[in-house]
Amino acid sequence: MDYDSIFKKLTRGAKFDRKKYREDAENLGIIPKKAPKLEENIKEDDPKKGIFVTNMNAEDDSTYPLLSDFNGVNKAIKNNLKEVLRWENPTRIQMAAIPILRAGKNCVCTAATGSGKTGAFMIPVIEKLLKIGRKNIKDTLFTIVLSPSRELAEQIGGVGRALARGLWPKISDTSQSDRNIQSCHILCGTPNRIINMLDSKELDLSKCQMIVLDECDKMLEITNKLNPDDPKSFSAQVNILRSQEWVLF
Ligand SMILES: Nc1ncnc2c1ncn2[C@@H]1O[C@H](COP(=O)(O)OP(=O)(O)OP(=O)(O)O)[C@@H](O)[C@H]1O
Repeated sequence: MDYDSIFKKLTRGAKFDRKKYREDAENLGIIPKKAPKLEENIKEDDPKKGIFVTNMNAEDDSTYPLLSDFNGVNKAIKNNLKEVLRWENPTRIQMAAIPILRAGKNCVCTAATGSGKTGAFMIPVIEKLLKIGRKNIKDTLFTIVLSPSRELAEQIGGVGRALARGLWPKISDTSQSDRNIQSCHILCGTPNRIINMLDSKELDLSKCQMIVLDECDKMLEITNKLNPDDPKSFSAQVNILRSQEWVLF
Protein backbone atom coordinates (compact mmCIF):
# COMPACT_ATOMS: atom_id res chain seq x y z
CA MET A 1 0.00 0.00 0.00
CA ASP A 2 1.26 3.47 -0.86
CA TYR A 3 1.08 5.47 2.35
CA ASP A 4 1.83 8.77 0.70
CA SER A 5 -1.33 8.42 -1.35
CA ILE A 6 -3.22 7.51 1.83
CA PHE A 7 -2.00 10.73 3.34
CA LYS A 8 -2.96 12.66 0.22
CA LYS A 9 -6.43 11.18 0.35
CA LEU A 10 -6.68 12.08 3.99
CA THR A 11 -5.69 15.64 3.32
CA ARG A 12 -7.77 16.21 0.23
CA GLY A 13 -10.82 17.44 2.05
CA ALA A 14 -12.74 14.23 2.51
CA LYS A 15 -14.82 14.58 5.68
CA PHE A 16 -15.29 11.81 8.17
CA ASP A 17 -18.37 11.32 10.21
CA ARG A 18 -17.01 9.68 13.35
CA LYS A 19 -19.94 7.22 13.50
CA LYS A 20 -19.40 5.83 10.06
CA TYR A 21 -15.65 6.19 10.15
CA ARG A 22 -14.92 2.66 9.06
CA GLU A 23 -17.26 2.82 6.08
CA ASP A 24 -15.79 6.16 5.00
CA ALA A 25 -12.25 4.92 5.47
CA GLU A 26 -13.04 1.84 3.39
CA ASN A 27 -14.74 3.83 0.65
CA LEU A 28 -11.79 6.18 0.44
CA GLY A 29 -9.48 3.21 0.19
CA ILE A 30 -7.67 4.24 3.37
CA ILE A 31 -8.25 0.81 4.84
CA PRO A 32 -8.90 -2.40 2.92
CA LYS A 33 -12.49 -3.70 3.00
CA LYS A 34 -11.44 -7.01 4.47
CA ALA A 35 -9.22 -5.47 7.15
CA PRO A 36 -9.59 -7.44 10.38
CA LYS A 37 -11.84 -5.81 12.95
CA LEU A 38 -11.50 -5.77 16.67
CA GLU A 39 -14.84 -4.33 17.61
CA GLU A 40 -16.29 -7.80 18.03
CA ASN A 41 -14.09 -8.30 21.07
CA ILE A 42 -15.83 -5.49 22.90
CA LYS A 43 -18.84 -6.56 24.97
CA GLU A 44 -22.22 -5.20 23.91
CA ASP A 45 -22.84 -3.48 27.23
CA ASP A 46 -19.41 -1.86 27.38
CA PRO A 47 -19.79 1.93 27.60
CA LYS A 48 -16.83 2.28 25.24
CA LYS A 49 -18.26 -0.09 22.64
CA GLY A 50 -17.96 2.60 19.99
CA ILE A 51 -14.25 1.93 19.65
CA PHE A 52 -12.91 0.84 16.33
CA VAL A 53 -9.37 -0.35 15.83
CA THR A 54 -8.12 -1.89 12.66
CA ASN A 55 -4.85 -3.10 11.37
CA MET A 56 -4.30 -1.55 7.92
CA ASN A 57 -1.91 -4.24 6.76
CA ALA A 58 -4.32 -6.18 4.54
CA GLU A 59 -1.93 -9.06 3.97
CA ASP A 60 -1.77 -9.71 7.72
CA ASP A 61 -4.99 -11.21 9.06
CA SER A 62 -3.61 -12.25 12.44
CA THR A 63 -5.73 -11.21 15.37
CA TYR A 64 -4.12 -9.37 18.22
CA PRO A 65 -5.37 -10.30 21.68
CA LEU A 66 -6.55 -7.43 23.86
CA LEU A 67 -4.09 -6.17 26.45
CA SER A 68 -5.71 -7.28 29.69
CA ASP A 69 -3.64 -5.21 32.13
CA PHE A 70 -0.46 -3.14 32.40
CA ASN A 71 1.60 -6.07 33.74
CA GLY A 72 3.30 -6.77 30.44
CA VAL A 73 4.22 -3.11 29.88
CA ASN A 74 7.87 -2.10 30.27
CA LYS A 75 8.57 -2.01 34.02
CA ALA A 76 9.76 1.61 34.19
CA ILE A 77 6.76 2.82 32.19
CA LYS A 78 4.47 0.69 34.35
CA ASN A 79 5.91 2.39 37.41
CA ASN A 80 5.16 5.83 35.93
CA LEU A 81 1.66 4.68 35.01
CA LYS A 82 1.08 3.85 38.63
CA GLU A 83 3.07 6.51 40.48
CA VAL A 84 2.89 9.53 38.18
CA LEU A 85 -0.33 9.16 36.19
CA ARG A 86 -2.14 6.83 38.61
CA TRP A 87 -3.57 4.73 35.79
CA GLU A 88 -4.31 1.28 37.23
CA ASN A 89 -5.76 -0.52 34.21
CA PRO A 90 -5.80 0.11 30.47
CA THR A 91 -8.90 1.63 28.91
CA ARG A 92 -10.62 -0.26 26.07
CA ILE A 93 -8.88 1.69 23.32
CA GLN A 94 -5.54 1.08 25.04
CA MET A 95 -6.36 -2.64 25.33
CA ALA A 96 -7.12 -2.87 21.63
CA ALA A 97 -4.55 -0.52 20.09
CA ILE A 98 -1.39 -1.25 22.11
CA PRO A 99 -0.92 -4.85 20.82
CA ILE A 100 -1.31 -3.72 17.18
CA LEU A 101 1.14 -0.84 17.58
CA ARG A 102 3.58 -3.10 19.37
CA ALA A 103 3.50 -5.39 16.35
CA GLY A 104 4.48 -2.40 14.19
CA LYS A 105 1.26 -2.41 12.19
CA ASN A 106 -0.30 0.60 10.57
CA CYS A 107 -3.66 1.18 12.15
CA VAL A 108 -6.76 3.35 12.26
CA CYS A 109 -8.39 3.75 15.69
CA THR A 110 -11.38 5.73 16.88
CA ALA A 111 -12.88 6.02 20.33
CA ALA A 112 -14.94 8.54 22.28
CA THR A 113 -13.44 11.73 23.68
CA GLY A 114 -11.71 11.06 26.96
CA SER A 115 -11.29 7.33 26.33
CA GLY A 116 -7.50 7.39 26.69
CA LYS A 117 -6.27 7.59 23.09
CA THR A 118 -3.07 9.43 23.99
CA GLY A 119 -1.84 6.55 26.14
CA ALA A 120 -2.90 4.09 23.44
CA PHE A 121 -0.17 5.35 21.11
CA MET A 122 2.32 6.89 23.58
CA ILE A 123 2.85 3.74 25.66
CA PRO A 124 3.88 1.50 22.71
CA VAL A 125 5.98 4.26 21.09
CA ILE A 126 8.03 4.78 24.27
CA GLU A 127 8.29 1.00 24.71
CA LYS A 128 9.65 0.76 21.16
CA LEU A 129 12.30 3.40 21.86
CA LEU A 130 13.41 1.60 25.01
CA LYS A 131 13.61 -1.68 23.12
CA ILE A 132 15.73 -0.24 20.30
CA GLY A 133 18.00 1.37 22.87
CA ARG A 134 19.59 4.76 23.34
CA LYS A 135 22.82 3.81 21.56
CA ASN A 136 20.96 2.98 18.36
CA ILE A 137 18.52 5.87 18.50
CA LYS A 138 21.01 8.58 19.55
CA ASP A 139 19.35 11.99 19.18
CA THR A 140 17.25 11.18 16.13
CA LEU A 141 13.61 12.02 15.85
CA PHE A 142 11.77 8.68 15.92
CA THR A 143 8.08 9.64 15.88
CA ILE A 144 6.05 12.70 15.05
CA VAL A 145 2.57 13.17 16.46
CA LEU A 146 0.40 15.62 14.55
CA SER A 147 -2.59 17.16 16.26
CA PRO A 148 -5.01 19.86 15.16
CA SER A 149 -4.23 22.42 17.89
CA ARG A 150 -1.22 23.65 19.79
CA GLU A 151 -2.94 23.06 23.13
CA LEU A 152 -3.57 19.44 22.25
CA ALA A 153 0.03 18.99 21.12
CA GLU A 154 1.21 20.35 24.49
CA GLN A 155 -1.20 18.09 26.36
CA ILE A 156 0.02 15.00 24.45
CA GLY A 157 3.63 16.02 25.08
CA GLY A 158 2.85 16.30 28.80
CA VAL A 159 1.37 12.78 28.96
CA GLY A 160 4.40 11.47 27.06
CA ARG A 161 6.81 13.14 29.52
CA ALA A 162 4.87 11.68 32.45
CA LEU A 163 5.09 8.19 30.95
CA ALA A 164 8.82 8.58 30.28
CA ARG A 165 9.73 10.26 33.59
CA GLY A 166 13.22 9.20 34.68
CA LEU A 167 13.83 7.42 31.35
CA TRP A 168 16.06 8.51 28.48
CA PRO A 169 13.50 9.03 25.66
CA LYS A 170 12.86 12.75 25.22
CA ILE A 171 9.37 13.87 24.35
CA SER A 172 8.86 17.41 23.20
CA ASP A 173 6.12 19.58 21.78
CA THR A 174 6.41 22.64 19.64
CA SER A 175 5.82 24.98 22.62
CA GLN A 176 9.23 23.98 24.00
CA SER A 177 12.63 25.51 23.28
CA ASP A 178 14.38 24.85 19.96
CA ARG A 179 17.09 22.93 21.79
CA ASN A 180 14.52 20.56 23.31
CA ILE A 181 12.75 20.12 20.01
CA GLN A 182 15.90 19.42 18.06
CA SER A 183 17.15 16.71 20.38
CA CYS A 184 13.88 14.93 21.07
CA HIS A 185 12.78 11.44 20.03
CA ILE A 186 9.05 12.08 19.92
CA LEU A 187 7.78 15.45 18.72
CA CYS A 188 4.15 16.58 19.04
CA GLY A 189 2.97 19.57 17.04
CA THR A 190 0.47 21.01 14.63
CA PRO A 191 1.00 20.34 10.90
CA ASN A 192 1.54 24.05 10.26
CA ARG A 193 4.34 24.39 12.79
CA ILE A 194 6.00 21.19 11.61
CA ILE A 195 5.85 22.35 7.97
CA ASN A 196 7.47 25.65 8.95
CA MET A 197 10.22 23.82 10.79
CA LEU A 198 10.81 21.55 7.80
CA ASP A 199 10.92 24.57 5.49
CA SER A 200 13.50 26.33 7.64
CA LYS A 201 15.50 23.08 8.01
CA GLU A 202 15.09 23.17 11.79
CA LEU A 203 13.69 19.66 11.61
CA ASP A 204 15.01 16.52 9.99
CA LEU A 205 12.59 13.67 9.35
CA SER A 206 15.04 11.41 7.54
CA LYS A 207 15.28 8.93 10.43
CA CYS A 208 11.66 9.25 11.53
CA GLN A 209 10.04 5.80 11.81
CA MET A 210 6.47 6.53 12.66
CA ILE A 211 3.78 9.16 12.17
CA VAL A 212 0.72 9.46 14.40
CA LEU A 213 -2.20 11.59 13.23
CA ASP A 214 -4.21 12.45 16.32
CA GLU A 215 -7.83 13.56 15.85
CA CYS A 216 -7.36 12.96 12.17
CA ASP A 217 -11.00 13.81 11.48
CA LYS A 218 -10.37 17.34 12.78
CA MET A 219 -7.12 17.47 10.85
CA LEU A 220 -9.17 17.11 7.69
CA GLU A 221 -10.73 20.47 8.43
CA ILE A 222 -7.36 22.16 8.04
CA THR A 223 -6.68 20.79 4.60
CA ASN A 224 -5.84 24.19 3.15
CA LYS A 225 -2.68 24.09 5.21
CA LEU A 226 -1.84 20.65 3.91
CA ASN A 227 -2.24 21.08 0.17
CA PRO A 228 -0.56 17.95 -1.18
CA ASP A 229 0.06 19.52 -4.59
CA ASP A 230 2.29 22.23 -3.16
CA PRO A 231 5.88 20.93 -3.30
CA LYS A 232 6.56 22.63 0.02
CA SER A 233 3.60 20.94 1.68
CA PHE A 234 3.92 18.51 4.52
CA SER A 235 2.61 15.70 2.38
CA ALA A 236 5.28 16.34 -0.22
CA GLN A 237 7.96 16.49 2.43
CA VAL A 238 6.93 13.32 4.21
CA ASN A 239 7.53 11.31 1.07
CA ILE A 240 10.50 9.96 2.92
CA LEU A 241 8.10 8.42 5.42
CA ARG A 242 6.42 6.39 2.69
CA SER A 243 7.45 3.05 4.07
CA GLN A 244 7.18 3.89 7.75
CA GLU A 245 4.49 3.16 10.28
CA TRP A 246 1.26 5.15 10.18
CA VAL A 247 -1.17 5.38 13.05
CA LEU A 248 -4.40 7.33 12.67
CA PHE A 249 -6.53 8.23 15.70
N1 LIG B 1 -5.66 3.80 31.66
C1 LIG B 1 -6.14 4.89 32.22
N2 LIG B 1 -6.57 4.87 33.51
C2 LIG B 1 -7.06 5.98 34.09
N3 LIG B 1 -7.14 7.19 33.49
C3 LIG B 1 -6.74 7.26 32.21
C4 LIG B 1 -6.21 6.13 31.51
N4 LIG B 1 -5.89 6.53 30.27
C5 LIG B 1 -6.18 7.83 30.18
N5 LIG B 1 -6.69 8.28 31.34
C6 LIG B 1 -7.15 9.65 31.66
O1 LIG B 1 -8.33 9.88 30.90
C7 LIG B 1 -8.38 11.24 30.48
C8 LIG B 1 -8.59 11.29 28.97
O2 LIG B 1 -7.45 10.73 28.31
P1 LIG B 1 -7.02 11.24 26.87
O3 LIG B 1 -6.89 12.73 26.85
O4 LIG B 1 -5.88 10.42 26.42
O5 LIG B 1 -8.31 10.83 26.06
P2 LIG B 1 -8.61 11.07 24.55
O6 LIG B 1 -9.37 9.89 24.12
O7 LIG B 1 -7.34 11.38 23.81
O8 LIG B 1 -9.50 12.33 24.65
P3 LIG B 1 -9.69 13.49 23.57
O9 LIG B 1 -10.49 12.89 22.46
O10 LIG B 1 -10.41 14.54 24.36
O11 LIG B 1 -8.30 13.93 23.16
C9 LIG B 1 -7.09 11.90 30.93
O12 LIG B 1 -7.35 12.62 32.12
C10 LIG B 1 -6.17 10.73 31.21
O13 LIG B 1 -5.23 11.05 32.22
